[in-house]
Amino acid sequence: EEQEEDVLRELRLFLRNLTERLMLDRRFKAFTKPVDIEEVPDYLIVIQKPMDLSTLLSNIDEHKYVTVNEFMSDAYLIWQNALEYNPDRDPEDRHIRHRACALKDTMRTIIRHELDKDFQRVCEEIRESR
Ligand SMILES: COC(=O)N1C[C@@H]2C[C@@H]3O[C@]2(Cc2nccnc23)C1
Repeated sequence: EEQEEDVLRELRLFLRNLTERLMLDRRFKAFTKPVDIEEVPDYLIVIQKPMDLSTLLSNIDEHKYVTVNEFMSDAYLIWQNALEYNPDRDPEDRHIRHRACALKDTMRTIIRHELDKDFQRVCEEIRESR
């Protein structure tokens, strides 16, 4: 009902604000747009489910996420994909893995500090009711 749409609207505002803050962080520049398949032709052979911060934003606007956990499942793909595609000991791989870990930890910490637990539970109850 209307109150549920008010809750989901507030969830979208929180997730947009979180995602936009991450996009502004220079450490996370490699994660702001999809990996360029022209530049990296084998990327889609190695990575089944590409994800990036601009795609998360589009998903939010398309009302894809009813709970924070659904958003985090997609957001985790950014971190998992970076570890999977860049596994080697060379400095470039180590840099992007380090930044992917920082992205994941930053996201988890912002959510833990800034999203009310009762609010998350209401979102989960809406998901279970649909
Ligand atoms: C999230 O970003 C990534 O996983 N990657 C992996 C690719 C390998 C390396 O860095 C990336 C883009 C790129 N383009 C040209 C030449 N080499 C590269 C970004």
